[in-house]
Amino acid sequence: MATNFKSLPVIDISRLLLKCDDPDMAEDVGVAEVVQQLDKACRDAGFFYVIGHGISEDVINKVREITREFFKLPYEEKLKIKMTPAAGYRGYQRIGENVTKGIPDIHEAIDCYREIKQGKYGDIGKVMEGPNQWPENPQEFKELMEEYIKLCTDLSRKILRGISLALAGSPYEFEGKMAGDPFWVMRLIGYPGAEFTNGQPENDIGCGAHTDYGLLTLVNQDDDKTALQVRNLGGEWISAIPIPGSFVCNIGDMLKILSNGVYESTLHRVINNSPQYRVCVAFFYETNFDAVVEPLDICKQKYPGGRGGCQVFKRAVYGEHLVSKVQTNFAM
Ligand SMILES: N=C(N)NCCCC[C@H](N)C(=O)O
Ligand SMILES: O=C(O)CCC(=O)C(=O)O
Ligand SMILES: [Fe+2]
Repeated sequence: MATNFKSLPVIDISRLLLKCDDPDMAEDVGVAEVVQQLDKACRDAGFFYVIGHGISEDVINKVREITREFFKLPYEEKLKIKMTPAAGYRGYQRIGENVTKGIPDIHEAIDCYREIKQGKYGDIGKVMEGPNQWPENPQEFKELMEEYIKLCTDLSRKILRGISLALAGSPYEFEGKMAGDPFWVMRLIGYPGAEFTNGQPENDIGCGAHTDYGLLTLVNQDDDKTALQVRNLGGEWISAIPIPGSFVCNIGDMLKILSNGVYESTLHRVINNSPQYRVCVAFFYETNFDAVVEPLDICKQKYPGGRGGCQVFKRAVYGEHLVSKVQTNFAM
């Protein structure tokens, strides 16, 4: 349930990070202030910027630059890591291959997923099995991305401790059997620059309106192009104007269910109006692959049906949700 927000809040989480591993974190005044800001942002917009997160701007920028270099390679070179169903939907997809609500998206991407050991999740996991496909060029690609994945995983877990405190009063609702063995997804995305006719950009849809699937997304976007748009309650599209060194952070479908609709997985889309190629690296922190996700008891009691209705949000198995999305995204 979003509001008519006109901009996205900026949250400095440094005081949360300081106390995150302290069992008494809930009593800390600094933590409490961050938790209150997270709660408000998750209710009002489902989107916020995170600063003071401790990941160096240098690493954040390098990850985008090496991604840009990959997309500059000749098409044949990129096809060496082509995404196919047989490769567990991991690898490179050309412009227009990803589909949102039936319409091809004007972006190219490399999709990576946490590795799934053969047979680990039985039939549901089967379609996503396979090793990630990393390019040989640029060199250091894999090493840098693996380091980045570690940093993002750790940061997401910490932000979720704050969100857990906000929702349930305990920091650990998104650990253990819910997300103690978290799945993750990373999409390295490139959006071609807009073509102009009579001075007007063509407005190609880089990525159609969608919600994200899991718990929390960390978006690392180019500093000099405004393209990501977030829909408010009135249906207006609000731009996520880049803030260098920050992550744009948003709520996914699993956190919407867990919160019983108090937190929204907000619709968003991408339109690159700039003449320049835009790069974005989106990291999706998810529940355990086989987690059965349903509203937390406390959210059922405190907010029956979110902030209005009387219905309780339906349960979902995360892995099934992901697989159904992936299979419709790549109707090949
Ligand atoms: N793993 C995530 N969240 N990927 C987001 C991709 C969004 C577009 C996709 N075609 C869709 O329709 O969902
Ligand atoms: O490019 C962006 O800024 C966001 C991409 C996105 O929303 C996604 O891949 O889920
Ligand atoms: Fe998204």
